[in-house]
Amino acid sequence: MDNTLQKIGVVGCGLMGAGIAEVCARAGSDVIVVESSQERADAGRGRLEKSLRRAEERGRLDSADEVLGRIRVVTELGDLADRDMVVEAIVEDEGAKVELFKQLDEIVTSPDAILASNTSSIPIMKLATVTKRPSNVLGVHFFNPVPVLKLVELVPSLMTADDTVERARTYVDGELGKHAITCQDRAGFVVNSLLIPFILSAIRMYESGFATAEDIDQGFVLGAAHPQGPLALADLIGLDTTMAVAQSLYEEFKEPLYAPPPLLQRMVDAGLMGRKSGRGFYTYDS
Ligand SMILES: C[C@H](O)CC(=O)SCCNC(=O)CCNC(=O)[C@H](O)C(C)(C)COP(=O)(O)OP(=O)(O)OC[C@H]1O[C@@H](n2cnc3c(N)ncnc32)[C@H](O)[C@@H]1OP(=O)(O)O
Repeated sequence: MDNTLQKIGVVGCGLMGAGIAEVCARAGSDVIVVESSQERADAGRGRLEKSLRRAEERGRLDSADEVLGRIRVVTELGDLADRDMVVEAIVEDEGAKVELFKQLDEIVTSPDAILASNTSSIPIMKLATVTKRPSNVLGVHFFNPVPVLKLVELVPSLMTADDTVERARTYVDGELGKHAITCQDRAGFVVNSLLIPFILSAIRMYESGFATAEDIDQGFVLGAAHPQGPLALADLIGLDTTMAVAQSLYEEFKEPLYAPPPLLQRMVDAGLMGRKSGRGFYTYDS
């Protein structure tokens, strides 16, 4: 069996999908990204171009065009047939991911191909068991902004083959130059299990009128050397995603510390998603 992963597929070209496609293409992989409509594909392509041009302007990349030449953004899942690994990065919705994994299992032809999910909270087992190749399914969880943050969580389910984990680790550490850690298939994995209760506590503190958003965030930037405070970070992650991860954690463990506070729910209901919608705990220009 050829163990190298060269042809990569990414499903979803939002915040995370575009970042994953970017780092894979910058590492030299041939990348196909699938979006659900032409409009979304155009927006995803624009996101990729903006990020790569910025990297080129800042001298961190020789040629944005060369990297863009390795990425195709398409609207047909069928175009992923010849991929060595497909990373799913669609909306954090279990039903949608399950449906996608059923389809990917039919489409991706190589029996050795890896089907990976960038989910941050949905059990990998639920995605693995709808395929005929559960030993080739695992979680490969990147962090936002993907081009900046080094960590990738590798999450095998009870059915994942050791060889699948090692092939993914070789790609993540060796090709992408990131750092993989491994953990069990439990909602939240390592980082979100710790980060989400922290963010939710900050939202409760703000909601109670205990301190302003600015002061809560400054407390962590200046008092604990975090690059940004918990409310600014929630805006970066997206309040809808923060909410979805909190709900998954709460469903899994039934611990009150994971229960989304009412303010978060109200903000999501109002369409205040953070950076990507222009307003969350702060307002943003574009
Ligand atoms: C919920 C999910 O499941 C899991 C998650 O993703 S949890 C979220 C994890 N993410 C974090 O914790 C992020 C914490 N925050 C940070 O690391 C930093 O605040 C930050 C990198 C987002 C921004 O850094 P900051 O210094 O405030 O801003 P900025 O000056 O714009 O950026 C600094 C450098 O970061 C890089 N950068 C920032 N955003 C970037 C992006 N979207 N794409 C590429 N590079 C970016 C650039 O290299 C930039 O340098 P440049 O000015 O030369 O271009």
